[in-house]
Amino acid sequence: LGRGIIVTLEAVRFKFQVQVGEIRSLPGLIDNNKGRYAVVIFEDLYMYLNLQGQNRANLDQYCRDFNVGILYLFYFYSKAKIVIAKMVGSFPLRFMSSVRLKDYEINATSPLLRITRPGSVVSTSIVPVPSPNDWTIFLPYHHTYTAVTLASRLKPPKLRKTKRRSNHLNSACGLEKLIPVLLDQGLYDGIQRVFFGNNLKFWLQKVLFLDALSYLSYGRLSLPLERYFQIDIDDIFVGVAESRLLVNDVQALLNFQTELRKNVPGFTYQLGFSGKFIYSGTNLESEGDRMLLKLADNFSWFPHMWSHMQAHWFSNASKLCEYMDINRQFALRHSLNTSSNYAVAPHHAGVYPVHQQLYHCWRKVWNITSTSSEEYPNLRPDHRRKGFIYRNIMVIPRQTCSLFTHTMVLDMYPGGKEVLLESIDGGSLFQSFLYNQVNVFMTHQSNYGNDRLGLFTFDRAMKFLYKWTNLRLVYEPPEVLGKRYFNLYPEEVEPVWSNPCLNRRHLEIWSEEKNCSSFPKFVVVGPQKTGTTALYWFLNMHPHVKSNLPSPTTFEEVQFFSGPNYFKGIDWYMSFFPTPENNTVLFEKSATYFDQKVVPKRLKTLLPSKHIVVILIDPALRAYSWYQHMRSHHDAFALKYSFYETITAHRGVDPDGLISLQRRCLDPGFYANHLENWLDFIQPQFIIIVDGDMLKTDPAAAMFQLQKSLGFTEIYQYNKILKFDERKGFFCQVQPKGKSKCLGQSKGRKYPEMEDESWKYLTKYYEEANLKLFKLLERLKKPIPEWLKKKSK
Ligand SMILES: Nc1ncnc2c1ncn2[C@@H]1O[C@H](COP(=O)(O)OS(=O)(=O)O)[C@@H](OP(=O)(O)O)[C@H]1O
Repeated sequence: LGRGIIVTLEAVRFKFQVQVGEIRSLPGLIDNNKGRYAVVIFEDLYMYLNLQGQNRANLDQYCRDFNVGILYLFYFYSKAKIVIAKMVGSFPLRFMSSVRLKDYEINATSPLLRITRPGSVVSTSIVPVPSPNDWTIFLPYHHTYTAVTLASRLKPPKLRKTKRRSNHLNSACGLEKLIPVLLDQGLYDGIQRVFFGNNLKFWLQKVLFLDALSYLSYGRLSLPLERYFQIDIDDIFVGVAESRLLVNDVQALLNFQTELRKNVPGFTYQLGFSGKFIYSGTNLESEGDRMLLKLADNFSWFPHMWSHMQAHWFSNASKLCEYMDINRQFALRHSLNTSSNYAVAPHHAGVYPVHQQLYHCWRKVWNITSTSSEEYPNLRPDHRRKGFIYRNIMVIPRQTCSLFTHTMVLDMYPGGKEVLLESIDGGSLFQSFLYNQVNVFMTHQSNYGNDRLGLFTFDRAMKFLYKWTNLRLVYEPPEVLGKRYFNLYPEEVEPVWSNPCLNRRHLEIWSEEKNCSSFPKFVVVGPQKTGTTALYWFLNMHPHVKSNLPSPTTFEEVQFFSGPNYFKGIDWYMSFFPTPENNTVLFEKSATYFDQKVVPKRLKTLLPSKHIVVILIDPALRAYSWYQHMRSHHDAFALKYSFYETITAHRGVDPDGLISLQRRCLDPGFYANHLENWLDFIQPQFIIIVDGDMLKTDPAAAMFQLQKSLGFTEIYQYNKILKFDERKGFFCQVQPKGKSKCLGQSKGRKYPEMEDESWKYLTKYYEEANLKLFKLLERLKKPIPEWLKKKSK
């Protein structure tokens, strides 16, 4: 049951928290005097009834104080199929299990109904749920309860011969209608509740579930009733002879559009064209093509590629643009209306995983502003498809409507025509409309010839939708629809890049030029001023380890996951990594990653199961090093104010520039807090801690440990190439003739020691944070840096 609930909540994008198993303690219900939850759902009524100690009283009180309702699913499975009737705790309510139902209907007077419209009786002899015997029905004894749905019993149940139960049943049998979904309006104990006597598999339960969430949350969890949609007909001229549109089919398409506009003003089909294939069917089909061109103004047209080629086959952008332009010339010749600035890539190739050249040419040749794809972040599960914006082109998720290029004839529908009908009558197509406020449906040319399944499907789907729901279908042109989508879901504007090498479909539509082995195997994430450059340099001395190539702006750091570079995409990121030779381990280092909240999620999504390396030095010394770094970069505040003045400055009193300097000195030093953020995404075994003091004073030992932690089989001996340089005051690389090569002036700067008052202040300031770090590393069974051990004594 839990899975059904989660899938539905994910599909409608309501935020939720799940607690699994026996509930020993409740999660924190209140945050800053505000209730954290709008509705509480129990996947099993007994979980609520069996809450231990004060838990139930506390939950009930929370529900009363914050106007929060409770929703229960109740799926009482009895193997013996023997009816059990019981009281529901101390409520004036009984339930009866293992009931077989027929003639399921909505109670038209229920105050719960919002999306649900009391269509008619679901009159199949057995209500179409996977286990029709397992319905639970409710028998209320108080006016707080009203029926949301009603049904009749299919056949009398087997009775157990205990006197008490048969008494219960006798009274239940006296009822004319049974109640499988029940609303408690809160008149009994001040809490509103909805009881579902089965799971969410039956489509009507799904609609009611959304209404229950809206009702119980006092409207806080409500989807609007408008459903915006677009229907694309891909490949309008593509298709083998004998399967394409004839003149009558084109006329039928236009007629259907005209009919649809009565309910959905302005509705216009989007026709996707690859000009090369026009007139490539039979003579009669060519007449169909001519008819399409004649009626072209009635439709909106969008480009595929000229000959349906896939964008990722082109690494050369100008070739790709040239090729696109042929299709544009075709559109100009035939005066096709392409003003929607919308395009679809054949097989979604190049849209995701992003192929920069495609986006470039789309903008340049067609001025495309929106597209759609079913590949982001993955094709499955389809309810988790999302959108993103890349190079100002809106990519919005696309839904299938159970029609594909080869589904042309109803009787030959794969698995039988019932499969298609079920998807329309409450199945996946219906649920797309139900859950998604914006739908872009994909159909194909062949669905509009032959049996015209495209027309049949949407005609039936809309009738079903209008019969059972109060949803209103609305049409908007693609660009407007795209903007609406990202207004509804602004959190999706920024993409999160996943690794194409981990998804077979993505790998197939990824440019052959890219190479899965070019991703780094580990990343040094910082924090800044802990010796990250020295570590980067040392690692590059290893014969089998190679870093990213330098960046013209940020030198040895790529700074991909932490800043605006992320939006340049993974092609850009990968351009920093050469294809490695055998045995070579690639790595990246960007010291800015450690304390940026967004980085762990992004890094984990692109580089799952890769190690991250964190260097830790005393946070007071790190703060002082940063301050000195800013002085040498002529930061006006660092030059004007002493270190002590900087770290003790007060927000609201001192200048903003000083406060900002203070934050950059102090914030990264809360190591444990930042590590906790990493641990939300990266498993502890993938986090390697390097003692920054050891890296400075005994780098060969630090490098030995690091190589072990990274699982290197061949350990490189750094004592052969690193030597302490008296002049520099740090370890440097041994060069021929007794010389040594050190890091430049900006690493290992000469500056006075920290004054006592700052030292004392920071020791106190970081005392708790250091203790937290100590405990965290201990819990994670990580080596504890010597400096931290000393501090924690
Ligand atoms: N071998 C060697 N050579 C030079 N410097 C070394 C070395 N090992 C560690 N360190 C320490 O590295 C500090 C600079 O840290 P980062 O490279 O992480 O700084 S940055 O964030 O990239 O700016 C730098 O900080 P400052 O001493 O404040 O300059 C050094 O203390």
